Amino acid sequence: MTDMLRIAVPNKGSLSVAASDLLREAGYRQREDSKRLTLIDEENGVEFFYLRPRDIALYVGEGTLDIGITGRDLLLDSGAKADEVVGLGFGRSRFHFASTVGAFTSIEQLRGKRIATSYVGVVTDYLEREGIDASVTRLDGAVETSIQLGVADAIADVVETGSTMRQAGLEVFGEPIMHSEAVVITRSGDEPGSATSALPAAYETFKRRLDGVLIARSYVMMDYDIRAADLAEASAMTPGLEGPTVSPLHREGWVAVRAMVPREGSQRLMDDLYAVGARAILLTAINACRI
Ligand SMILES: Nc1ncnc2c1ncn2[C@@H]1O[C@H](COP(=O)(O)OP(=O)(O)OP(=O)(O)O)[C@@H](O)[C@H]1O
Ligand SMILES: O=P(O)(O)OC[C@H]1O[C@H](OP(=O)(O)OP(=O)(O)O)[C@H](O)[C@@H]1O
Ligand SMILES: [Mg+2]
Repeated sequence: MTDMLRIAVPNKGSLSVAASDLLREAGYRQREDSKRLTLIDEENGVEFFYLRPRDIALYVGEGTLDIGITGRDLLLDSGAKADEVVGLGFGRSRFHFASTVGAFTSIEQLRGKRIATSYVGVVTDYLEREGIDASVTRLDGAVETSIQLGVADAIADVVETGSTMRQAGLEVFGEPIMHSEAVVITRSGDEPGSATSALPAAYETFKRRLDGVLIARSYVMMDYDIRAADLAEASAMTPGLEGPTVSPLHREGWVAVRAMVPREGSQRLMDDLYAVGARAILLTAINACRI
């Protein structure tokens, strides 16, 4: 039991369902009941702790838990001694200053103003870097309403589609303060896989499984037939991870090619392959992999 890998997972909020789905896809047991706070996956040597995403970096930074899934913005805001290991591609958002439509055009105008946010750490660091002196107030959520209520002149908050801001009659200004997504974190200074690492052995398997799921989600398998004379041109478009597999075809002068390609842009790639002479072009999903 002592060598169980202890993983923190968001118990609610935007990241919670997607985090559990990812873990399930990687072959781990996940809770069925959203009120459950811990779960042991004996077979895989992992214990899951369902915690507030905002608290997760603290547990990992203190070394109480081995790894965690949280938002990059929450990690930076916490100031905890934890580092991002890998981005997970969900919970994507931008973090922005905003105010009443037309009120601000640049962050320079924030000097001496009151800013409300749930991310005091991120905002204070940013203002300091930019050399802007302003007062920052912490609110727990629904910060969009604070301007209307006279508590703040501007806010800094998470924006995904932008509809919450629009509905509140606000608009963003300045460059995004940061881009966020769900990330895996470990304690700073721990070099996973090294002899000095405090992480249980199950971490290596966890990381490989996770990488497998992330690749299976972002890549597809491309197969096509092509004249040997056109192989160089086509295979340059489908280099694969370690070079494409090229097999002989029963048809004289033709070969079959197989390579993993990024899911994004794969339809366009099929058009381009067709244009250079590829035929019988097939695209199939990858369900799981170990690279
Ligand atoms: N609309 C959204 N789209 C994508 N990511 C979001 C969104 N809202 C919050 N996040 C991300 O979720 C994390 C915040 O976790 P939190 O538990 O506060 O989520 P939440 O959705 O705000 O939950 P709550 O229901 O408690 O308000 C941050 O990393 C943030 O960037
Ligand atoms: O750009 P959008 O797609 O509208 O999404 C962004 C909104 O989503 C989150 O709010 P949430 O619903 O979690 O409420 P909260 O402010 O209480 O956290 C976030 O804090 C923004 O308000
Ligand atoms: Mg929220």
